[in-house]
This record gives sequence, C-alpha cells and structure tokens, in this order.
Amino acid sequence: MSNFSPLSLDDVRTAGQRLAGGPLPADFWPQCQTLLEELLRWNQSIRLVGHRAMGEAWLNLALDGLAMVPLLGPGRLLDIGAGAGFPGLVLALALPALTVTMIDGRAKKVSFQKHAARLLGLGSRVAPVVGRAGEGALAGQSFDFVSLRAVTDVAGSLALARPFCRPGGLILLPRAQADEAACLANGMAIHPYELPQLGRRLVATLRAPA
Ligand SMILES: C[S@@+](CC[C@H](N)C(=O)[O-])C[C@H]1O[C@@H](n2cnc3c(N)ncnc32)[C@H](O)[C@@H]1O
Repeated sequence: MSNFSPLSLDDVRTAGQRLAGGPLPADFWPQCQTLLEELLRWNQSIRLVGHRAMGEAWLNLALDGLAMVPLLGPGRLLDIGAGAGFPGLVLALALPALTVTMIDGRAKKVSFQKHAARLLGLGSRVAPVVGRAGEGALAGQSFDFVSLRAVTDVAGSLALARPFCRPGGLILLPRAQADEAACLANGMAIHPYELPQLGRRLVATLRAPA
C-alpha cells in the first residue's frame, strides 16, 4: 500500500513488544521476518493475501496477531479461516507453550501453512487442516482458545467458534473498531489496542460457560 510510511525494524519491534505485553522468544523476530518474506514470495505467483509490501505485512499480519498474545496462555488454539496462517503462525512463534490448529477451506492457503510450518521448524505444534468449520471438519474436537480473523461477521464468527470451544475456554475475534457495538451486543469483552499507522482496533473475547 503506497500510502504507508516506511517502518524500520526497530519501530516494528518496539510496537510488537508493547502489543505482546511481555518478552517474546529470542528467535521471534527473525522467524517472523522469514515467514513474511516467504509469504510475499509465494504471493507473487499464488495469490494468498492482499498485502504486497513488507511494511503492510508487518502491520496487518504480524503486529495485529501479537495483540492477541496477552489474552492467550498455554493450551490448544484453533484458528478458523486462518488463510495463509494468520494469526495462527504468528501466535505459534510468539507462544512456545501453545499448539495451533489452523483450518481453511482453500487448499492453496493451507499448502502455504504447511510449507511455512516446516520452514520455521514448528513441527507438531502446528496442525494445518483443509476444510470448512461448520461443515463437518474437526467435528467433536474442542480447544482452549478459538480465534477467527476476517472470516465473517461477529454473530457468524461466534456461531462457527462455539462448537469448538471447551467449557471455560475463550473465543477471540480480532475486529475493526467499527465492530465494537456488534461485539458488545453479543456479550463480548473488548480489548482495544493501537497499531502504528492503522489506529485503534480491538480483540473481542467471549468466555464459554464452564
Ligand atoms: C479474508 S480471509 C482471512 C484469512 C486470515 N484469517 C487473515 O486474517 O489473514 C478469510 C478466510 O476464511 C476462510 N473461511 C471462510 N469460512 C470458512 C469456514 N467455515 N471454515 C474454514 N475456513 C473458512 C476462507 O477460505 C478465507 O481464506
């Protein structure tokens, strides 16, 4: 996106540390750089994401994913509609005690998830799945955390997430500021954050009854 000011790696790290709310693994930044470079390289021949430049990818994919870190802990995360692996892969890199299942209906996107997981040495901590949640895929499985970013509206996201969230588990929806009213109307808690150049966004959460 041409109207983005260039971001230095220092700017990115400072913002990312603030969003994550605590220390990240020592190899997080170089691993994330490798992930985004590989994504943009694949994206030249197979359209996976709308972003074309590194600055945009750092902001929208990496930093935006880090905003969920303070709300997560050890356990199992299901990222529904993860696309090329976002936020799932960023969260797997940021949180070594988290295992991440990513599901998407588009096989080409899941191929990239598998390739990136191998490249980054994420091994058995990451499980990429081709399929559509709500249509039988992963039926009967339950997770400590369920996230959906940019998949469908708030009520539709909650309907997709609920069957996969264990009692007492947490559903997380990273959303635009404009969705705050819809999140509140669905009984969700709001966790606002600020992205450099992109402004205020939020992660809305809903705790499943224990
Ligand atoms: C706009 S993309 C967002 C991808 C990623 N979450 C991100 O933020 O970059 C939405 C993705 O959701 C996937 N999707 C939509 N409904 C789905 C469902 N029921 N199960 C699995 N994937 C779904 C689509 O295939 C698409 O890749």
